[in-house]
Amino acid sequence: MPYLWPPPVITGTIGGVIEAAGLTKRYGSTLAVDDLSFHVEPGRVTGFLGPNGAGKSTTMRMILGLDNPTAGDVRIKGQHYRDLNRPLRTVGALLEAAWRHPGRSARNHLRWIARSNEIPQRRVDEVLELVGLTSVAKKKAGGFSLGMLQRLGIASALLGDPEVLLFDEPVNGLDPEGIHWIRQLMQALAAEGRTVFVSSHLLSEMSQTAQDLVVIGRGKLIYQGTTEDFIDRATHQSVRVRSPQLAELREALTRQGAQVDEDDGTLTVSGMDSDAIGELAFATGATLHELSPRRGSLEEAFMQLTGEAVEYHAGDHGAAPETT
Ligand SMILES: Nc1ncnc2c1ncn2[C@@H]1O[C@H](COP(=O)(O)OP(=O)(O)OP(=O)(O)O)[C@@H](O)[C@H]1O
Repeated sequence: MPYLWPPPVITGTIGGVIEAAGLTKRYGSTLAVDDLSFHVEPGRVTGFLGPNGAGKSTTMRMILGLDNPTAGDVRIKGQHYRDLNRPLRTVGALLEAAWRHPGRSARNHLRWIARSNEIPQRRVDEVLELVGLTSVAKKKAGGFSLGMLQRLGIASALLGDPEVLLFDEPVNGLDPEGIHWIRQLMQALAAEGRTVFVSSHLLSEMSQTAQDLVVIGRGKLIYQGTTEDFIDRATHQSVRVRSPQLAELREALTRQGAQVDEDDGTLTVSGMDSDAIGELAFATGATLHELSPRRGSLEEAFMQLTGEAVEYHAGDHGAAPETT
């Protein structure tokens, strides 16, 4: 594998590889990050989820020592970023695709970073290959599309073969093929034992990419845990039921304490699972034409949980969060 240089040393860690404790950032009257504590584990993709303005980029910048916390602390493998011995070999980050040297070729850009970080030049061609930019390595990056710039940004993040990778909104502006590629890459990096922390406001994207989530709303922690638990806990499960004996079935379900909504010949039942509904239908003598459990989406879970957070902090900040 080209990006196994040098072989990653995955040391056992107590707690997370990234640990934030009481992390707080205030810009004037804006509390961008508010007493945030979370941990990020190795070998998994952890999604950092929150609506626009929730404080994700500010948190990322504090992890990377680009901004100082007003209070609290964040460490990588027990150290502050600024104290890491060779930071690019420990942490690789993609913060934005803004290109500041339009006249420089992709290869020369990476060579420059490699040289200033004592990374062997051969690694430049390895990462170019890895991100699929070999054929355009000599072209000036000023003419690159957003997707190509994202790939170049990822190439520089991977240059030092770091154990920890931070990606801030990596799929922004990418086409479906680019999104698929980044998703696969993040999962492959995590499967190698690396720590992958990726922010997004695209909730459905995260549900397909991340095993774990750190969810924030208005700078505060809303949830930390697995993506699966987040959806299970926060979403309302229901079962869609169709039957020629709809009225009888509806009555039986209500008698058992289920909540039943009827719309266009279909029942939406909550408070009872599909096994119980099937058995009740059988006992009632109702034929079933459909019995389909419906799991809530990550969007629903997010709305429910951030909705509460927004209500609770309604006086602190401005507009309601966007949820795309
Ligand atoms: N340098 C700054 N000066 C003043 N306010 C800032 C600064 N950086 C961020 N903020 C404010 O802090 C809050 C959090 O912003 P941040 O960019 O961290 O959120 P985000 O979750 O990354 O959102 P987005 O997805 O839109 O980038 C916002 O209200 C933002 O306006």
